[in-house]
Amino acid sequence: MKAVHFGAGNIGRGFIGSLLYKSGFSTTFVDVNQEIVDLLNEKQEYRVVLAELTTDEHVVQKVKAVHSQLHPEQVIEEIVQADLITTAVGPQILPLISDLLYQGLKQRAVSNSKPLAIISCENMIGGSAFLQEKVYEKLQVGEQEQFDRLFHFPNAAVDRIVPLQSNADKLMVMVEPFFEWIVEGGQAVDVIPHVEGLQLVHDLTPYIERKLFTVNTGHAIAAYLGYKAGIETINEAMQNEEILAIVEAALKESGNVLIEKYNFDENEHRAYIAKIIERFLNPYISDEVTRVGRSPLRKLGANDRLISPAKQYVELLQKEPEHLAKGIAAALHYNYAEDPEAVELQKEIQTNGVELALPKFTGLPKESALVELILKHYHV
Ligand SMILES: NC(=O)C1=CN([C@@H]2O[C@H](COP(=O)(O)OP(=O)(O)OC[C@H]3O[C@@H](n4cnc5c(N)ncnc54)[C@H](O)[C@@H]3O)[C@@H](O)[C@H]2O)C=CC1
Ligand SMILES: O=P(O)(O)OC[C@H]1O[C@](O)(CO)[C@@H](O)[C@@H]1O
Repeated sequence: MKAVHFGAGNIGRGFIGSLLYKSGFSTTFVDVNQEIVDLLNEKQEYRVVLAELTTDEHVVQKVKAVHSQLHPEQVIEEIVQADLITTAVGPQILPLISDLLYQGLKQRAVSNSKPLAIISCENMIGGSAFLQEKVYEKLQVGEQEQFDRLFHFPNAAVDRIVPLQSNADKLMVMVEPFFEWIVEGGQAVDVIPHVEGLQLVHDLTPYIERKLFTVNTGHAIAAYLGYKAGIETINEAMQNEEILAIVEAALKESGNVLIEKYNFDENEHRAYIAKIIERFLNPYISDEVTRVGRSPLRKLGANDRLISPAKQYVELLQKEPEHLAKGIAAALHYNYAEDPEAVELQKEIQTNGVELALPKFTGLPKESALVELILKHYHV
């Protein structure tokens, strides 16, 4: 079995590539990082180390890589022969890979009639559907029927904390032991090959919202409050009593939305939150607040981890999400100079004021109780 995976980064190598290897796949990574591409082709294997007391490790083999800008024709050839395509490049990169993916799928349709699943493993709702939309924008007259028949883009939720790596061995990835990869089977259920650890579900929505509005909401709030307090890592941030209390209370708020919306068992959800807090406190992981807080404009988006649960809290529970609002206010203060989105956010705030920047980036109505609440905490 052959897999093509776009993005040989932390999640690509440390999570998806590892499970693909365990499931018997040979994987071709597609990336634009020359050093990683060269190393993968030279070594044809890499180590994945678990961040825990025993630092258990395993070697991922049967891997190679292609630089997509230098050798697009090789990527197309790999797509023609693939049994599965996956991505972990970041939501903002999906439009950039869509043209090459389109070229590969178009070429594949000429000689290979085997249906194929393309699964985006990004932190976003509807990642594969978004990639499909970008690929479909390239379709020429008469191609859609064939693409609809042959290619499926099932949405997925992926959960594993893989921090930035600074290992002497540049291919090695240190990952937390926990992982979860959930894919919406739908019409693609028979097209998705067996992958160890990949869980198929009928409806992904509760799973992706549970993950995004718990792991990612809590993580982002810890990152922004930590950054504001001059703290460098998530682990240290979570040891700060005030930050821990806000993260826990914010997750109780987002949890109440999820329990109300999906009828989750309250005790089970509390246990899920507790497990996540424990993961944030993993002493064997040093995860920088600037990684977890990266791209604040994306994270302040209407459907993302901060605004969406806060909005739903107001709509569904008719109450004020006091602690989610504190997290959002901290995000508005995020001014890390090496993050282009943080620079843009601060520029907008300085130029037009936070009162206009907040509705602009979040889509929240300017005259709303939620905006007022966030601004109250912003100005504290
Ligand atoms: N790191 C983590 O703990 C988790 C990350 N994710 C998601 O996984 C995705 C990737 O995140 P990371 O692995 O952390 O980032 P990363 O930066 O380590 O990896 C991204 C990779 O994509 C490559 N890339 C960039 N442009 C490309 C292009 N045009 N074509 C092919 N490859 C390209 C980069 O060179 C890099 O190797 C993101 O959507 C993130 O939200 C999801 C769950 C956990
Ligand atoms: O990858 P993003 O969406 O920028 O956000 C970082 C988040 O993703 C993760 O890497 C994994 O879910 C978390 O560590 C963190 O909440």
